[in-house]
Amino acid sequence: MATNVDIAVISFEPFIQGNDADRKDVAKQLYEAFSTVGWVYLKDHGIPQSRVDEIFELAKSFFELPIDQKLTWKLADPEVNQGYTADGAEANGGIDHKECYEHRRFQNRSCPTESDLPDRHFKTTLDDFYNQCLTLGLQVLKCLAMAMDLGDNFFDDITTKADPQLRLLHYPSIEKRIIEQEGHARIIPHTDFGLCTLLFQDQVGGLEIDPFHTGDFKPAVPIPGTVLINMADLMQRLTNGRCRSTLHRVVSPRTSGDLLPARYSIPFFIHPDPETMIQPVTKEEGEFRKYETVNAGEWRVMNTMKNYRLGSQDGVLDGKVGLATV
Ligand SMILES: O=C(O)CCC(=O)C(=O)O
Ligand SMILES: [Fe+2]
Repeated sequence: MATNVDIAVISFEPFIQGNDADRKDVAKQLYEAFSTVGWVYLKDHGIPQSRVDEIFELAKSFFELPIDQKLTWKLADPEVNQGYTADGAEANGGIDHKECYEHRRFQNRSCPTESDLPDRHFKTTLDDFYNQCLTLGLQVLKCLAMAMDLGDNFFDDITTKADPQLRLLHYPSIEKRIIEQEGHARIIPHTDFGLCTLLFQDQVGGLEIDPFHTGDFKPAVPIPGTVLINMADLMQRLTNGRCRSTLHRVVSPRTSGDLLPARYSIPFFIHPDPETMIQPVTKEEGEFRKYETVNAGEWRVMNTMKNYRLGSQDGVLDGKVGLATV
């Protein structure tokens, strides 16, 4: 049986509560993880588990709505990238078995109202959770900036107007033989393409990571009370390859029977202000820049569009190409 991928479990409390030496120590641990496997499990991160559980319940009630109703909030514009995407409508050169809902800070035109999900307060609850994720994400970026001597406010300065993406993900219960067909998965191998991602997962399992891109995917098992954080493509470019954006996928949990239970996860994808130019930061005399400078806004739209193409029949988004997702 495959062993689990070796991802450090790091307490964030000394960064939030501690003194300078404590903060530096957390920064060092984070950088060590981000520059090797590219992922950490963060614990004591300040978002209570009860709140995370509440958001999973909210996601469940949303996905239980009839498909026709969910389609009224259909994601229709990759530039905005907000709303509902049905099972089969998105993957990247393979076939994913998932449905999702994207929530943004500034643009939420395709969002359920109070009467759609009575008592859930969908928008206000998600807005609130979004802000908690944004605060945590920016603290993690501050910690990384400290480790890399970029100046403590480096990431604050490029995220003042940032509009990250909170995604509710549902992988419906499915027969194992379907997702184990060639080219199928719950989500096929990809890297994320923003700066970094916070990922909350339920207890079902199936997330796997290929840390050194050798094809050897290993489980990243759920650890209650933690949030996974991974580096994404823009961060790899910005740090001239020092921080690593690594391949991951969601497949059958290694211990599953013939019928996989439904799985839920909640990623939060952090992207910088759209006008930011991402130029690799070099640290050594004569260091060669491994990546071209890119505009963050164009990068995001270009990569989002790779996930979709405009369907010919009804003008909706469907289909996909490429490797990276969000
Ligand atoms: O569901 C998961 O655990 C991973 C989701 C993911 O990788 C993504 O949405 O980019
Ligand atoms: Fe991902």
